[in-house]
Amino acid sequence: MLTFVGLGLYDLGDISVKGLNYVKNADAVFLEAYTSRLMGTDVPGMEAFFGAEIRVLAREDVEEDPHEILDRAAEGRVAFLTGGDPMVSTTHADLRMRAAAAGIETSIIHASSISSAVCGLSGLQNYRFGKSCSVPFPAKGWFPTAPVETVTANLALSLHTLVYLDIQKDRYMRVPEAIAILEEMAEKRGVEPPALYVGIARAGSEHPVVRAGTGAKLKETEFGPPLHILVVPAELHPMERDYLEIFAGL
Ligand SMILES: C[S@@+](CC[C@H](N)C(=O)[O-])C[C@H]1O[C@@H](n2cnc3c(N)ncnc32)[C@H](O)[C@@H]1O
Repeated sequence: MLTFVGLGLYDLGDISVKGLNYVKNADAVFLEAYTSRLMGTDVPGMEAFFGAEIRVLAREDVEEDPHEILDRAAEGRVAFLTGGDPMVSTTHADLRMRAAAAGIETSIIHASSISSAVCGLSGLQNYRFGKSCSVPFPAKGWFPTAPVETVTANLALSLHTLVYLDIQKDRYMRVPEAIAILEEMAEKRGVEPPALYVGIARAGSEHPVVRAGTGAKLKETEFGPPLHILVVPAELHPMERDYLEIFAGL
C-alpha cells in the first residue's frame, strides 16, 4: 500500500489527523523534500513527532529509480510525505501510476496547499488564476524566459499568475530576487514587466507576510525567511483591490 500524505504548509501542526494516524502506523516512511519544504520543523523533529524513522528522498529516487519505495509498498504500508497537498505542483502522479502498474494499492491523504492558501492570504479569487509558472535560479549560460511568457499570456486574458520560486539544497529564492529575474526576462523578451505583484512569505505560519505593490516597492520589502511565493495579479476586481489594501498594504 502506497499512501501519499500531505504535510500542509509550515509545521508539524499542519498534517491532518488521518495523515498522522497513517504515518504513525506505517511500516516505512519516505519524505520528498525537493518540491516543497516545511520550514517550521526539520527531519529529526518529524521523526520524534511521528515516532518513525524517515528516509529522505532525492529527486532521482522518486523520478528515475523508485524501486525502493515500490518494493516496500508491495510488502507493507508505506507513507510518502510531501509538503503541501501531495499532487499539487509536483510530479508524483508518475509514481502513483507506476505503483498501480505494479499492482500496488495507492491512496492520497490531502492537506492544505500553497495554491489555495494564496487566495485566502491575498484575496485574489481562485477562479481568476491562469496557468502557473516557476522561476528557477539562473545558471551560467542558462536564463529561460518562459515564466514571463506565461505571465504575459495570462494578463492578456485578465488572469492572475501564481509564480512558484525555486528551492535548491540550501538555497531558497525570495520575492525581491524573483521580481528582479522576471524584470530581466521581460526585458529580454521585449515586453513590459508586470506593473503589480503580491509577495507572500511563510504561508501557514503564525506570521505570514503578504505585501502588494510595484516591483520597485516589493524589491525593497523585507519578507523574512523562506518559503516565498509571488503572484502577478491581472486587473483587480474592486473586492480584490479592497482586500489587498486592507491585508497587503496596497
Ligand atoms: C512546487 S510548489 C509545491 C506545492 C505543494 N505541493 C503544495 O501543495 O503546497 C513549492 C513552491 O511553492 C511555494 N510555497 C510552498 N509552501 C509555501 C509556504 N508555506 N509559503 C510560501 N510559499 C510556499 C514556494 O515558492 C515553493 O518553492
